[in-house]
Amino acid sequence: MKRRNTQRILLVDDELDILDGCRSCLKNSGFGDILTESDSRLVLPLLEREEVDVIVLDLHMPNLSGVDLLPQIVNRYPQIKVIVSTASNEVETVVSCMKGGAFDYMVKPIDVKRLLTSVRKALELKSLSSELSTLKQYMFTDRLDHPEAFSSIVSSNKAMRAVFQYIEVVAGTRQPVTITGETGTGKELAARAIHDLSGRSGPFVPLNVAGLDDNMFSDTLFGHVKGAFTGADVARDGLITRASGGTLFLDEIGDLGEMSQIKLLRLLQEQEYYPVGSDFVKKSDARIVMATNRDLQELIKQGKFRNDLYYRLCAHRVHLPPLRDRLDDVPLLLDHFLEKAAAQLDKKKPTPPPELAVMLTLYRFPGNVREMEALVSEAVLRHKGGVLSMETFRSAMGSEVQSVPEAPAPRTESLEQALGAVFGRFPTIAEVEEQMIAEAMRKAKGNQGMAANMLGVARQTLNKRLKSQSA
Ligand SMILES: Nc1ncnc2c1ncn2[C@@H]1O[C@H](COP(=O)(O)OP(=O)(O)OP(=O)(O)O)[C@@H](O)[C@H]1O
Repeated sequence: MKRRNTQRILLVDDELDILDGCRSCLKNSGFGDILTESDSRLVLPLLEREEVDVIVLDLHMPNLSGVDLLPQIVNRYPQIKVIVSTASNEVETVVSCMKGGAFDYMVKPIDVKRLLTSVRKALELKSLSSELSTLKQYMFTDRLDHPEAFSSIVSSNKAMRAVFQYIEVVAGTRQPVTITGETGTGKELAARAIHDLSGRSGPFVPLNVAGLDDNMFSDTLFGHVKGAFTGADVARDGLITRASGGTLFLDEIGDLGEMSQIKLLRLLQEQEYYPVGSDFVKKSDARIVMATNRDLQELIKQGKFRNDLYYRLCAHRVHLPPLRDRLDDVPLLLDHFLEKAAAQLDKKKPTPPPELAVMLTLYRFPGNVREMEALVSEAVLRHKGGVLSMETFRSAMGSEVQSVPEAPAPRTESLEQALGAVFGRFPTIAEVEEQMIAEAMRKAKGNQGMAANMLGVARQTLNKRLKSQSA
């Protein structure tokens, strides 16, 4: 059986006008993949051929009733969520269906809102349980099914690999995804990977909402009708229309104002929006991915972010660790950016000095990968030939690199105690020097150039001391 990227609904009813009505309602609300079957005897053969996530099953049908079909579906396909539809006076039948494994029930004539809510809930639950079982498999195998989707994200870090695995699991669902992480950690790259893996044929449409007031936000995202405001001479579609069948990426959502947050919540919950100046609600089938580098819980405490919106965003959350927490990526990224900058500047890829990678691991990188890319590209721009100069890196991070290993200065009265704790008594200058050299070499992972930098002595001086110590 073929695996699909979208979730599929099967409607089973012997009354064709009910099938058509329900299908139109669901289609208009953004559910794209719907099968219908009016002959209940063909349902089990259909389920052998096709993968289905939710079934809306009429209980009264000729030949094979829904009451008889339900246990067969539940036994053979326990992963499928079945919603039964029934006439109003059948409380006992409903109770026995629910006990027999039905997910929900609806009373005929079918209420559109009830149908949409129940199908939406069933699909959410179905996707959560599939995610859980896929995640369990990933936990034991450490595999990626589509490594090519992450080719633009250079990393060999374990935590990042877990992020990639999680993205593979959630990319195919309809639910929104929220990506958090400091600036420059690669959130937009992750959003693009989610889109590429989603199997959606529409485009990836990014929008940075920082600095947009509510009017700008609504107009850019939802568009406007003719005459909505002075200057609106013609109707204009918003980005949400452009993202139809694809992915809308909203960056910096922590900066959204109160009114815009309410509109975003409606879009996430109901897939509905109003173009500016219109009283007619529109539906969207765009998948929504959002990102922020701000601490949303802190914003909630300050009354700047809605609690209900936050909980809606939490369903699928991807967190990208800062570069300083994945230092094993530094040499890979250095090599990648040297190659990229050299190609962009039409230069030969420079050879970095061996101590550069170590020096980079001692820096905090507040701007994360973006900052590292900028530094490398600046260094390659200035590069004249031979070994890459460390100058660009030193001037950008020099003082901070040296401050990294510094411990807070002990208060004078405790200095003696601290020295006593390390040496067992008051040490000689030579003993302190030997200890400091050993500590600097440890922090610089054995790199003499870097250790000399920390100790504030020339490399040759350090080298001489090390030799005399070992002599
Ligand atoms: N792992 C990575 N491999 C290669 N390039 C990366 C990686 N992570 C980030 N970059 C590059 O760093 C830059 C910033 O990435 P991106 O825009 O995705 O970050 P961001 O987290 O969305 O930043 P912000 O919060 O400021 O919007 C881009 O040029 C991107 O290509």
